[in-house]
Amino acid sequence: MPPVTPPTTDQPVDPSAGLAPYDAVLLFSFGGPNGPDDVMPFLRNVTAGKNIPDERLAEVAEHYHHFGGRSPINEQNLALRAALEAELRRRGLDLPVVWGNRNWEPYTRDALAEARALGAQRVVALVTSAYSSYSGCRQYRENLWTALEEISPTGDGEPLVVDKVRSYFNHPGFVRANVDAVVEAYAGVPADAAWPRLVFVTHSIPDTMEAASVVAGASYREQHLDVAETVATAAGQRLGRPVEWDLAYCSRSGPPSQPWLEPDVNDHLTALAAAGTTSVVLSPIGFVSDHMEVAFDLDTEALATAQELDMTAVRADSVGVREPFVRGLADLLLERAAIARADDAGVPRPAQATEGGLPPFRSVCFPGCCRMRDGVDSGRPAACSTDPWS
Ligand SMILES: CC1=C(CCC(=O)O)c2cc3nc(cc4[nH]c(cc5[nH]c(cc1n2)c(C)c5CCC(=O)O)c(CCC(=O)O)c4C)C(CCC(=O)O)=C3C
Ligand SMILES: [Fe+2]
Repeated sequence: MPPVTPPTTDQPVDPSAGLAPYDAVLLFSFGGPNGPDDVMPFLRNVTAGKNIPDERLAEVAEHYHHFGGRSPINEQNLALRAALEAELRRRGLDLPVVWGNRNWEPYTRDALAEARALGAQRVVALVTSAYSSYSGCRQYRENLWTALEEISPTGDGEPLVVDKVRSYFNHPGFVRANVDAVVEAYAGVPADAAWPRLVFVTHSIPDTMEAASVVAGASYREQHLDVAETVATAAGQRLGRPVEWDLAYCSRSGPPSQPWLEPDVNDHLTALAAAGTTSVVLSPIGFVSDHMEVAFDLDTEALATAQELDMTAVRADSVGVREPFVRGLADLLLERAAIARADDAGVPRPAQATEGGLPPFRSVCFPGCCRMRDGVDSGRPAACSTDPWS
C-alpha cells in the first residue's frame, strides 16, 4: 500500500523556534582511510557481505595508494562540521555537531556515544549523501540501528533517539551551490574552446538497486535527472547562453555480469568526441565533496580520457563547504526539528522548500523504503523508519 502523505500547512518553518527537540546533530558519512595501513581494513568494512570481485578491490586499493593511502573525505567532513557549527552559532543555535562514519573511524557508535556523553537524548542526523537509494539512505539507517544497539544503555538509562533529515538533492541550498560551481567552471574554460557541453556525473549503482529506489517517489536516476535539469537551466540563464547536458556515471564495481547504471563517464566522453564535441564541463552532482571518487574517477581517469580525446575538460567543484550548501543544511535541520515538533504535537507539518519538478522526499522512511533489491528485505533492521503516515 502506498504511504499516505502527512498533512502539511503552507506555512514556512519558523526559524525562531530553534532545533528543539534535538540536543545534538550527527554528521553521518561514509568514512575513508587516513593512511596506507587503513586501506585494506577500510575496503573490507565497505564490502562486507557484498559480491565485489577481488580484482576490483585490488584496483580500488591502488586508487587510494595513488594518493598516499589517504582519502580526502575525512578532512572534508571535518571542514563541513566546522562550517555547519559556525552557521548554527551565527543563528544562535549552540548544539554540538558530532561526526561519525559507517566504514571508518570515527565510527557511528563513537559519535553517538560522544553525543550521549554530552547529555544528548534526541539527535538529528545529516547524511553526506544527497540522494535516496539503498546506498544513500537505508544502508546508513541500517548502520545507525546497529550503532544504537551497540551503545544501548543497560539498566535505567534512556535509549538515544535519532531522526534523519530528508534526502536533500532538491533542496534549494544544494541546487544553488551546484549552479554556482557550474557557472564558475564555465568561466574557467579557455576562451578559444567551444561552448562546453555539461556532463553531470554521479556514482553508478546496480540496476536492481535503481529499480528498488523508485518506491521513495522517484528513482535514484530520476532524482539526478531532476537536479541536472534544474542546475543546467539555471546555469544557462546565468551564463546568458543555454547549456546542453547529459548524465553519466562513475565508480562502477560488482561482477561484470551484473548490470549497473550507464553510460560510464569515460565511455560517454568517447561517444561525445565521436559525435564532434570538443569541450565539456564535468559536474559531480552525485557527491557532496571532492573525495576519492571525484579525485580518482573524475580528476585522474575522466580528465585523462578527455585529454586522449583532445577535448577541453574542466571539472566543476562539488558543493563542499560552499555557503549556499551550508546555509541549506542549517535550514534543513530547522525544518526537520519543526517536523518533529509537529508530529509530536499531532499538528500539520510546515511547508518544505524544494527546487525542480519533484516533491520533498520523506523525513521519516516507511517500511520497505530504499531496499537493496525490490521486494527483498536485507533482514537487517533500520533506524529512522516507520512514518506514522505510512
Ligand atoms: C550511491 C553511492 C555513493 C554516493 C552516496 C554517498 O556518498 O554515500 C557512494 C559513495 C562513496 N563510495 C565510496 C567508496 C566506495 N564505494 C564502494 C562500493 C559501492 N558504492 C556504491 C554506491 C555509492 N557509493 C555501491 C552500490 C557500491 C558497491 C558495494 C556496496 O553496495 O556497498 C567501495 C568498494 C569498492 C568498489 O567497488 O568501489 C568503496 C571503496 C566513498 C568514499 C570515498 C573516499 O574514500 O573518499 C563514498 C563517499
Ligand atoms: Fe561507493
